[in-house]
Amino acid sequence: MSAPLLELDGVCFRPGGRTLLDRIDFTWGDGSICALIGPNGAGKTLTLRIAHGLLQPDAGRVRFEGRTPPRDDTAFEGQALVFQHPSLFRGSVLDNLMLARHAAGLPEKTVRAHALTMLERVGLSALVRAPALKLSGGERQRLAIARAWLTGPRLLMLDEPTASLDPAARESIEALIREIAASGCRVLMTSHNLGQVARLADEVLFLNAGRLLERGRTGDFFRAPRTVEAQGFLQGELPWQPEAACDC
Ligand SMILES: Nc1ncnc2c1ncn2[C@@H]1O[C@H](COP(=O)(O)OP(=O)(O)OP(=O)(O)O)[C@@H](O)[C@H]1O
Repeated sequence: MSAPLLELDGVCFRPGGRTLLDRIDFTWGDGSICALIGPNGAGKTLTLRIAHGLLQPDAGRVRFEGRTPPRDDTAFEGQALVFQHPSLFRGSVLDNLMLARHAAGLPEKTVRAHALTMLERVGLSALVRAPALKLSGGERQRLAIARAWLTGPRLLMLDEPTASLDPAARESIEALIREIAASGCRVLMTSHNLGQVARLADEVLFLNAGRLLERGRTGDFFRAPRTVEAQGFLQGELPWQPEAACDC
């Protein structure tokens, strides 16, 4: 039997004795898109960084496809992480994509062909030569996701991929996330947009004050959160209507 995609086993993070993540246990099941949600400061980004291998837990263990991180603070091969505010390089949209692929040591021509195909896929073909730093928020996010996807990850982690985007840009990122998942790459994402979580995720992880309090199918979680913390969290997001947003 093959190893689970991702396992967090008793993961704790306690810099300077302050407990920020407290015994996180999680084994990826059969979901395609998993959403990590919780209030500000709950530890969502930290969890992604630790799962990616960029930070070492103070206790516990992370495994990706059965492997521990290659060495201290080095990301797992086969994963990609897109930060909430991805940094792009000066240069064109195409330059930004090609840099990602060059790292894989492929010939220039192949890299270019892959990058152009990817730009087409994410709807940025018209902006191939545009300066990356002049892109709109939604375009920047699409480029950052494209750059990560181009590396061929089996797990793509997205930290707040649509924060501060307008509804049209948000919708185009959601469509892209669906396409990535449909291509077979699993997605672990954080989001404060609960409607988005209901639309996209198969599974929800609810983190509060560094503890993983709930885990469940998305529809079950929204219909009947078990902990008072999750109930309170959902009630704090009242403008969102679960029946309208969730068909899961
Ligand atoms: N490398 C680090 N070293 C020490 N403390 C950190 C580190 N990274 C984050 N923190 C602290 O850990 C806590 C959780 O941060 P994190 O960014 O994971 O929260 P979050 O759930 O992603 O919040 P938000 O929804 O606001 O983005 C915060 O108090 C933050 O200041």
